[in-house]
Amino acid sequence: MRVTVFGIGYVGLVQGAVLAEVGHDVVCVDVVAGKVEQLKQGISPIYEPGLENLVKENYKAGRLNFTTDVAEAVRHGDVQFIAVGTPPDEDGSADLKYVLAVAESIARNMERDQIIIDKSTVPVGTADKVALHVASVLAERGRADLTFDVVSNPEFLKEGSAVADCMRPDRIVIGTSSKVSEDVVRELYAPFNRNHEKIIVMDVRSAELTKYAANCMLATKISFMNEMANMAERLGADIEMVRQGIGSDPRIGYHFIYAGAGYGGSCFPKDVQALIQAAEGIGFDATLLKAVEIRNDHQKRMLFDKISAHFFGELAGKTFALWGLSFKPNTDDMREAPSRVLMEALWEAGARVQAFDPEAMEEARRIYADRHELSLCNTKEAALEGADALIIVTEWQLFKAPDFEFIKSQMRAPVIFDGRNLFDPVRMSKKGIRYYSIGR
Ligand SMILES: NC(=O)C1=CN([C@@H]2O[C@H](COP(=O)(O)OP(=O)(O)OC[C@H]3O[C@@H](n4cnc5c(N)ncnc54)[C@H](O)[C@@H]3O)[C@@H](O)[C@H]2O)C=CC1
Ligand SMILES: O=C(O)[C@H]1O[C@H](OP(=O)(O)OP(=O)(O)OC[C@H]2O[C@@H](n3ccc(=O)[nH]c3=O)[C@H](O)[C@@H]2O)[C@H](O)[C@@H](O)[C@@H]1O
Repeated sequence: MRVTVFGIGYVGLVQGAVLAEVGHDVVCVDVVAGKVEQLKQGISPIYEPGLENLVKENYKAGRLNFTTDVAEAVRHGDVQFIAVGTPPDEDGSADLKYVLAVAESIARNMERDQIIIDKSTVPVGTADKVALHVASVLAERGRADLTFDVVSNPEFLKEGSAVADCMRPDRIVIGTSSKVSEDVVRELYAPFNRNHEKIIVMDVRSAELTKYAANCMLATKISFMNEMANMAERLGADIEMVRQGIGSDPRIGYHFIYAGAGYGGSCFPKDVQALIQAAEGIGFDATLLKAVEIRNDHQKRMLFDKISAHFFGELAGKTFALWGLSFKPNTDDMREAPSRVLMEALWEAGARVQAFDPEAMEEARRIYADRHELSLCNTKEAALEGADALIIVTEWQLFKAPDFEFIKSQMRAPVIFDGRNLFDPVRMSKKGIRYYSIGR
């Protein structure tokens, strides 16, 4: 099938590459010419395991192409994917300007009937808005004879395993009431639906809400565990034991119940906020979601509070080694990362940070180009030199079995603040390391 994807980001690029990999003929279009140029040279603008090779090979094979030429892109596709950002507006609601800009581009350039597939995370009712917009532009062009359908097809990939998630999705949600569109989208995804039935067809609004419900449920699990962690600390219990104790109940499960330094990333914070705002718009008070968000904001401050308490509030002039900048392992993404809240609080208190991350160094350099209180170190070992304490915010594999004697030899004092509960507190104490973690 001939596929056009608007938006060359985590979702658009990965989905485009994966669709090309199974044989579709894909054109990805973006407004940023630099991304298109980079991709044509075989360089991925984002870090995702397996992505660069997939892109290179499919580009070479001629199944995957990149352009900024909107007219050419629209002409190419039998289906048009919208995979652009939906960042929070000032009040936290989802800003639809990029989605509507794509709708405009499609409507201005389409010359035959089209199926528009929305993959961006959008509030309930957006497909209707897109349809209205497209219809009005077509009428203005005197092309009301062209027909189109807007299908909701939310994406559930996780950063850091985006390629694998798209190659082997656990479900494919198709929101449409048109049998014709359903059949086309089913055909598009048939290669991913061979092992067992993964396609769930529903009405558009339910599909739009399914995406928010999924992310908000996951964020709720995390905030719940972080709440338990706070209580565990004050009650003399260990959240890691509690986690295992409850995870063994199949109704609860082991996934997504790790207490930590708070959830970050481009989606949970924004989607929880957007659903709270959407609820407000219909006169409903989403009290549970508000609590989820408040818990997370507190959680992101928790490591700083522990550090501050340890040093009796005297952080000015101190140097901290920081391992992990990305919001989770296996990505270079620092959007809403707990590391940012922590570093900014440390700088505010007059401290310096020596940081290392396996993939997010360039991103940190870009975001904090003017922060002289941040040194970006080439190795995790270099970050330790002369530090008053080590802080771990992201659970990269590389950080899980360090040489503790070396750590002790490099720092002014053997203190570790661990936002991801990587080590055993008893073992740390035996090694003579003052060890702070979450909920223990
Ligand atoms: N990042 C993730 O893990 C996931 C994101 N989502 C959702 O997917 C959507 C996209 O997210 P990301 O891929 O992370 O965003 P992103 O910010 O990485 O990429 C969006 C791309 O769209 C481009 N763009 C903006 N306006 C455009 C236009 N008019 N025409 C063509 N391209 C345009 C931007 O230049 C950018 O390259 C969001 O709604 C997000 O909530 C859903 C599931 C997972
Ligand atoms: O809509 C989206 O963008 C995506 O959002 C999340 O994916 P992602 O944000 O990439 O990463 P997650 O693995 O969900 O982690 C999010 C945050 O939660 C934190 N987390 C995760 C799990 C856990 O047990 N505890 C915990 O604190 C992570 O450290 C991270 O900061 C969802 O998992 C995806 O299904 C969804 O498609």
